[in-house]
Amino acid sequence: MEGVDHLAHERNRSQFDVNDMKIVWAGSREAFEVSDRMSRLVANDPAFRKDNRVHLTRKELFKNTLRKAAYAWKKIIELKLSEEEAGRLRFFVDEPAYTDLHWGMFVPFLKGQGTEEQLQKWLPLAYKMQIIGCYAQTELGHGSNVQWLETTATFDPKTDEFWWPGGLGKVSTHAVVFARLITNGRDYGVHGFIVQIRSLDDHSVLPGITIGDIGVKFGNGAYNTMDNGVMHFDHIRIPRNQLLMRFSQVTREGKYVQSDVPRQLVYGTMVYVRKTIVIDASNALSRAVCIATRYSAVRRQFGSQDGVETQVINYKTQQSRLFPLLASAYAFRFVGEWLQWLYTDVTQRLAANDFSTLPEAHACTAGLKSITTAATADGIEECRKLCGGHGYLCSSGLPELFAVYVPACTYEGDNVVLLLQVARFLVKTVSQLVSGKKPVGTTAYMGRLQHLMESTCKVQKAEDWLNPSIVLEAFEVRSARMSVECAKRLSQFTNQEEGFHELSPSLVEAAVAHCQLIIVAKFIEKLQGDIPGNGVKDQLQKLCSIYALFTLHKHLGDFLSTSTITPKQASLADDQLRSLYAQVRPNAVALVDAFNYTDHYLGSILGRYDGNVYPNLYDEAWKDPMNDTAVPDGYHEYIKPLLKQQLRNSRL
Ligand SMILES: CCCCCCCC/C=C\C/C=C/C(=O)SCCNC(=O)CCNC(=O)[C@H](O)C(C)(C)COP(=O)(O)OP(=O)(O)OC[C@H]1O[C@@H](n2cnc3c(N)ncnc32)[C@H](O)[C@@H]1OP(=O)(O)O
Ligand SMILES: Cc1cc2nc3c(=O)[nH]c(=O)nc-3n(C[C@H](O)[C@H](O)[C@H](O)COP(=O)(O)OP(=O)(O)OC[C@H]3O[C@@H](n4cnc5c(N)ncnc54)[C@H](O)[C@@H]3O)c2cc1C
Repeated sequence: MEGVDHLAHERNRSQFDVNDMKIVWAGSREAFEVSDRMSRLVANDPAFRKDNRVHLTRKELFKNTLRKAAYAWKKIIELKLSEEEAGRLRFFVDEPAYTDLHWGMFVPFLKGQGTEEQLQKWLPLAYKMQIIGCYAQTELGHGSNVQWLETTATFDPKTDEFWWPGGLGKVSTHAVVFARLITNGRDYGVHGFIVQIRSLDDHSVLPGITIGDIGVKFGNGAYNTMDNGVMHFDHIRIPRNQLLMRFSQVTREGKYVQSDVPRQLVYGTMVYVRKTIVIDASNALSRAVCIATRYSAVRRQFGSQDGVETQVINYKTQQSRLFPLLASAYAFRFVGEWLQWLYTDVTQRLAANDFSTLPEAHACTAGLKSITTAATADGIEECRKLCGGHGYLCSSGLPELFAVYVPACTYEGDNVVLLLQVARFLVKTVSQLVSGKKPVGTTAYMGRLQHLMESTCKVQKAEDWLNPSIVLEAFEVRSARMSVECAKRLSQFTNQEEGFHELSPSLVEAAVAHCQLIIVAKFIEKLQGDIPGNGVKDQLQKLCSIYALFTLHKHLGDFLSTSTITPKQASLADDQLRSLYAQVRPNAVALVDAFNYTDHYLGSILGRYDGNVYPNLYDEAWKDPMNDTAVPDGYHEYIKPLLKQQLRNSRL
């Protein structure tokens, strides 16, 4: 029945104030207010409808995305929205589009790499969208290995194929292009250039440049709203001052001048985007978990008591699959908040030419991007499975969410390649201990190596696993021992690079252990701070324990093989986990209500706020164009002749 809250009984059971949790999830009351207002603005405007996307052809889909993006831009101007409001509005429009790259990469790259003079020229054009930019770094032959990009930019004192860049295929007028800078016959490696690629008069592609869309990508609708492109340069010429020269310059005479800064600063935008991708992981996972939790509370199957079947959310197997994902969504939210702080801090230090925390920032953004996107992609798929057959319908919102999200494991750095960067950082940290260098930041625990190598876990009963200090030490011991073991085996190789490649699978596992420790540590730190709201902190403590103990259970091999814990302690952890599931159970629906997602944004019949699933699932089916006629297209051509032939055969 419309208007009835079929989940009221679930909401009445919660043991905390969901409105207080909404503020904690949003980060602040102000952030909540902006998000709430923008989500409702989008949900209430039919121009932003998205339930028809799966029925559109690729070209219709793309044109529809251009319409929405233009409409959104008009709204932003008309309502004089702030940068924060505009960003949230585009987020709730929920459609990958060229604007993601314009605002998410092109503008940040200009801001990070341009000189004051270059910013004064290009930023006003970009802010007013008088130019539309993309980020052209990946080539057909190279994406991960940036240092081996082949496009060249040769300085001519007298007067190159990109693949994948989002927005490039049909929309962008300009591109940030990565190319090897060659001047006076010497190759100075990869640098960033701003290149106009289309006419601002008629959008025609400029001479010497070939541009196209790279074709249909994974999934219906999904990321096909984005014109990922291919571009080929054939000896085009750009002015010298379109080399972005904040960190390195080429003089009028062609002389290369490198400021005294790490060359990796040219990678700054990737670090920035990896940081935002961690926050976005919590957005995507929380969306899938919201759908699966609400539906698990609605769905009943088997186990009838008094003639009423059991809610599937009451099955321990459903809880053991769903609640760790709920806990992960909150865990990624809080580690994302911390990563935002780390990024801001590094940026401020860079402004003062302090590069001391640059390695930490690179390792943290790379590693956390890798493990949060992997867990989120797997988590969205698990949420689809948690919804049984209906989870496979596009009207569940889950197939498209998965298809849009899963490339996050690849873009902005392949996850394994990034974990190898973390491994390199850890091996370096361990090796520097010998020379007396004190590890700081997220590797500070390595400074207590002697203790961690000799420590024994103090757990004697299940409840001991609720002690944050015991949990934190277990994760520190596991990570330290894995890193030290790798470093020890690596030291047996005469050729370190050869050893690194040989041991890379174990090195990746050590990197994962370190990054999971960071997530656990930041969740615990969050809870040591002030957490306002009735019953909120208690719920978050439960979720923190679930994240930690589920992670421990999933990586039990690490904890046992490093003798961090005993099999008995592992069994006690499982007992505590099941008890925590029972404690979270009455709060599950309220914990996903706290994400404050509109039905429009969820785009899911299964995840409706009112839980009125079946009538709406049935009605949605009839909207499919397949049901426009009882007799399907093709009957007269292919089915009727076959039936008649069979009838004739049977009479012979
Ligand atoms: C609401 C927001 C939603 C999300 C945001 C929008 C998302 C939009 C969706 C899609 C857009 C996608 C865009 C893209 O994919 S853009 C292209 C992304 N490409 C990559 O990420 C390439 C990955 N490869 C690399 O980053 C590098 O090649 C590398 C790090 C793997 C290797 O770099 P290299 O120069 O070869 O360095 P070395 O390995 O030799 O290391 C040398 C040294 O440098 C340090 N280092 C490496 N990178 C960095 C860095 N970024 N910052 C600081 N330091 C770095 C490295 O640690 C070594 O240090 P050392 O050990 O002390 O020597
Ligand atoms: C949806 C989407 C949007 C994108 N948008 C953009 C964009 O806007 N701009 C842009 O420039 N690029 C973009 N990209 C490209 C993206 O950045 C690259 O695909 C990504 O960096 C991975 O690089 P690759 O494709 O070369 O993978 P590869 O590195 O070729 O990966 C292939 C396999 O090789 C493995 N591998 C590679 N190197 C190593 C190593 N050293 N050790 C061990 N294993 C290794 C990887 O782990 C992986 O399993 C986009 C990609 C996608 C999917």
